[in-house]
Amino acid sequence: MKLNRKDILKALETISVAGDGQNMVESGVVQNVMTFGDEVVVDLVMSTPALHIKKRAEVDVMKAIHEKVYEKAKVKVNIKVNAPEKKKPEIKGKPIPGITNIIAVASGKGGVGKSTVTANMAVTLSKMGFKVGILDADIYGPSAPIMFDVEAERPLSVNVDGKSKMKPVENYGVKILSIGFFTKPNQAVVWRGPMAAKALNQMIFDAAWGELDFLLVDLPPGTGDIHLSIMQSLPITGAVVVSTPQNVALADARKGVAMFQQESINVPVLGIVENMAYFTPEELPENKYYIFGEKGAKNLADDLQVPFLGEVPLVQSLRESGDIGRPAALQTATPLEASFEELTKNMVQETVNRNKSLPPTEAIKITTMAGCSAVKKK
Ligand SMILES: Nc1ncnc2c1ncn2[C@@H]1O[C@H](COP(=O)(O)OP(=O)(O)OP(=O)(O)O)[C@@H](O)[C@H]1O
Repeated sequence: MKLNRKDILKALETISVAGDGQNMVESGVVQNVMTFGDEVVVDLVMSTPALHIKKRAEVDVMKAIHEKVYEKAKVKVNIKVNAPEKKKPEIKGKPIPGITNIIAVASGKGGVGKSTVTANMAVTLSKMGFKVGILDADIYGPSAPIMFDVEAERPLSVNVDGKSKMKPVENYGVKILSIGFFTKPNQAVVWRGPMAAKALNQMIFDAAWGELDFLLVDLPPGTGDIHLSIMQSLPITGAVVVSTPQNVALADARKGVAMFQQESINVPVLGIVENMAYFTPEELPENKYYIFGEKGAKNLADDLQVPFLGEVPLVQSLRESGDIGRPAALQTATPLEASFEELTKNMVQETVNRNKSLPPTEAIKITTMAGCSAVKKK
C-alpha cells in the first residue's frame, strides 16, 4: 500500500500535546512527515528530554497511524530535543550610582589574611589614583577599623538630596564602612543571616559613598548564607579569593571559587592571591622559607583555570602594621609595597578584561538554599 502524507498528518492531528491545548501538528511538534510506499518517517521536535515523555509520543504516533491510516504501516519516529534556553538569573539588586566596580574579597578558611590583603589592596589602588572604598562585611571579626586606625570613629549622618545618609569614615584615601562601627568592642557578633544582610544593605544603599572606581567588599570567611545575601543585593563585578599555600586552606579556597562559579551565582573570579607564600626575615629578604608549602595557591589557580594575581610573603612587619593601623602598602620602596603593587595591578587588569568580555553582573535572586551546599567539588 502507498501511504499518503496528508492522511498521516490528519491522523497525527488527533494527538494532543499535554498542557498545550493544541494538537501535535498545530503546536509544531511534528516537524516533518515523509512516506515511501508503506513506510512512514515522522520527525518530532520536543522541548523536554524526559525519556518517558519521548517514549509516550512515539507510541502515540505509531498508534494513530496504525489505527487511522494503515495497520501494517512501517513507522519510524525520530525525536529531536530542543531544550528551551536556560532562564537567566533574575535581577534583584539595584546598581549603586557612582560605584563602577564592586570586588568581593573572599577566603574559604578564616585567618588566611583576607582583611590584610583587602586593606593593602585598597591603599595601593588609592596610591595608583583610583577612588576606593572598603565595605567590611566580616560580621564575625570586622577588622577594617583597626587596620585603618579609625576604631574610635563613627560614620556621620549627612543629607543627600533630602535623605539622611551614612558618611563613610576615611583614612589613607580609602572610604570605610564596617560592621565594626555599629558593635561595641569585644561584643560577640553572632548575627543571623537576615539581620546581617539588613545591616549590610544599609551600609550599601543608605551610605554616601560618592564616586568610587572600586568598592572592595571584605566578606566573612567561608561560603555561608551571608555570602548569598550579599550576592543577592549587590551587583558584584568580580571576586578575589585569598588563600595560604597549605592544603587545609587550599581545600576551602577551592570551595570559595566554586561558590562564585556555580550556575546560580555566576560571579567571575578575577583571581587567587597567595598570602603567607613564604616567610622572609626582614634583615635577610633574599632568604625564603616555604613553611606552609610552596606555590600551593598558584597551582590551585592553574588547576581551576583562574588567574593567579600574586603572592604576599609572611613578614612580621605586615602583622605589626595591621595591628597599629597603618597598612604596609603605604611604605615606599619596600618588597612588601612591590608585592601589593603587583597583585593590585593584576587585579585591575583582570577587572578590565572582565568588563570588556562580559556584561555587568546581575545581582542574583536565589530562590532556594541550594547555594549553601551546591558547592561543586572537582
Ligand atoms: N603575610 C602576612 N604576614 C604576616 N602576618 C600576616 C600576613 N597576612 C596576615 N597576617 C596577620 O594574620 C592575622 C590574620 O589576618 P587577617 O585578619 O587579615 O585574616 P582574615 O583572613 O581576614 O581573617 P578572618 O577569618 O578573621 O576574616 C592578622 O594578625 C594579620 O596581621
